[in-house]
Amino acid sequence: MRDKQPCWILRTEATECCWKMAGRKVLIVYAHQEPKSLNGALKTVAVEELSKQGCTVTVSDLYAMQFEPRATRNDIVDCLHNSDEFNYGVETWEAYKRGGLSNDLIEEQKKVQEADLLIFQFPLYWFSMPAIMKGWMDRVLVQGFAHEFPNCYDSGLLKNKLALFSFTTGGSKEMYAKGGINGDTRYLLWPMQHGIMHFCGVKVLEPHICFAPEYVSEEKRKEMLLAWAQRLKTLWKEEPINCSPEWYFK
Ligand SMILES: Cc1cc2nc3c(=O)[nH]c(=O)nc-3n(C[C@H](O)[C@H](O)[C@H](O)COP(=O)(O)OP(=O)(O)OC[C@H]3O[C@@H](n4cnc5c(N)ncnc54)[C@H](O)[C@@H]3O)c2cc1C
Ligand SMILES: [Zn+2]
Repeated sequence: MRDKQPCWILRTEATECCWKMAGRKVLIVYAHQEPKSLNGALKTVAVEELSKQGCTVTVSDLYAMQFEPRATRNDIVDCLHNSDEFNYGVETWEAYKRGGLSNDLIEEQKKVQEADLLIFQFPLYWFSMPAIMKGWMDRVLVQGFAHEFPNCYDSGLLKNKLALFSFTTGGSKEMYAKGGINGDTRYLLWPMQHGIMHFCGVKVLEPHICFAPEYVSEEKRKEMLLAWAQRLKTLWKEEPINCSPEWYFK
């Protein structure tokens, strides 16, 4: 009789898990100038591991694309709503509704719209993301597309998507401990995870941080890459964090 059972009953837990992952779409927004960097290696590991699972992976390689980080009136390709007094938020909102945004923004918005998971891969710059990635946030997450009051936070327009911030630091883990000189990494995640992603309705997975890759051995760096690949294997089973002020500041 056992032979007659549908094949899915015979799946091992591992294959069943892969099966659930297959078909998921992932957008990696990646900001590093050098493909040979550790960030470059972390990005490649993610592309390889997620593709192996059957996910469709798209990478926005911001420096390679020469992505424009500045929020200017060039982002509106047709007539302005109010040309007497330029208001970037209002103009991009209006342009989004009538299809008047510049092509690079429309392309990125399409990638976001299709993705189940957004991974942001970058080196920490001044307790934040590099300017080119901040520019991506400023320009792509337009009102009307990503949020539209009162549709923000849990009812943000990008709900049902996940985000994960994966970054490297110059400072050590000890420096980023709660009592350490840099303070807890959760303090610097507040604007990125809560102020941007959660505001747009996106649920946030635990961040992935590689501390001080420049100051550790080659072997330790290999372990960092392996740990990232390992985490990605079971990523779809993870629960989002409770992205509230308490998570960051308690
Ligand atoms: C403007 C600016 C602001 C900054 N602000 C901060 C800040 O606020 N806080 C902070 O903590 N840091 C800060 N930094 C430091 C920065 O975060 C680190 O320099 C960066 O995170 C290191 O990551 P990377 O990918 O650039 O490292 P890399 O230097 O590229 O990588 C480290 C080493 O890994 C090697 N490597 C690459 N691939 C592999 C592989 N497959 N296997 C093994 N080894 C490999 C590389 O060859 C390299 O030797 C700042 C830096 C800048 C430029
Ligand atoms: Zn939040």
